Amino acid sequence: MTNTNRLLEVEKLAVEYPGHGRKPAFKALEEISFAIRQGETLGLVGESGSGKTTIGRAILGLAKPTAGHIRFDGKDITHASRHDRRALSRDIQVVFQDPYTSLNPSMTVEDILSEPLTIQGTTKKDALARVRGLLDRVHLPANSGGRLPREFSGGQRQRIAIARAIAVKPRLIVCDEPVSALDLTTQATVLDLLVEIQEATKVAYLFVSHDLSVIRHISHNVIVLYKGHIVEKGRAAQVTSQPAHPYTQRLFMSAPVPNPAQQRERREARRQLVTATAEQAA
Ligand SMILES: Nc1ncnc2c1ncn2[C@@H]1O[C@H](COP(=O)(O)OP(=O)(O)OP(=O)(O)O)[C@@H](O)[C@H]1O
Repeated sequence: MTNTNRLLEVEKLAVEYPGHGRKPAFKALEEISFAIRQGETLGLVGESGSGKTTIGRAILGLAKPTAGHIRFDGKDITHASRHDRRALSRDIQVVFQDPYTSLNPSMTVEDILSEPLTIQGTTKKDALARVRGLLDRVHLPANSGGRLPREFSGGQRQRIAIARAIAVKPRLIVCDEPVSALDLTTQATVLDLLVEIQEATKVAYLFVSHDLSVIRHISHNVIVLYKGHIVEKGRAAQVTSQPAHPYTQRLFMSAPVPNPAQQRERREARRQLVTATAEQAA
């Protein structure tokens, strides 16, 4: 049954990357189920290789599901055609990790920001007329339009990428490690911008990160992935303060914290957990 409250529903999703030559096929995701509501952020956390990016790619139609369903606004988009995908890009957008490679270096900012609009059928003139508003929305100077990406810092480039993503007023943005290439201060300002945009537009985010402090800061709900499976999910405050699964506990305890006393406490708790796990296994 479709719950209309749910903007995105993922049900028992599996993705297998095909093998080639001697390389066998690889099951990157199995039995992945979750939902995101309008205006909500779902944080996706897990160590490198756990399958976070693959979930985002499947939703964007860039990785082919081998089982399960993906529904957007009640419509099954699991195997959407290229034509349907074009229409879907009005509703689902993406912000990638690396602001140095995700923007076309030879395009001016105004061309970058007007492109998603012209793809959706807006005239170039009307699209260009929207650029100033978008720059304002992401707090970039009004005269940025004629400049090239290389003239901007990493944080500013990520603001350009965010402006490009919100140009078509999407309802969901897949944010794949959008702040991990930025320094800590810049990370905070970009996260604040994403929250501000969400409050104003009710856009939903699927927010991929390996950084727990970032996930804690931005998410309403959290999913913890381990080797292609969900090992824990729940409200962000609950999962991040009282993780139930041993993997989540280990993951959270190995995350660096700025406070040395807390770091010592974590190290001791980690040591006790490792000892307890070894005793259980013995
Ligand atoms: N095109 C591909 N072909 C084969 N295997 C792939 C492909 N893309 C990803 N994988 C494998 O699938 C698994 C999940 O990859 P994915 O990029 O989704 O993980 P991740 O959690 O996002 O990792 P990271 O945090 O390092 O980006 C990894 O073991 C990866 O090596």
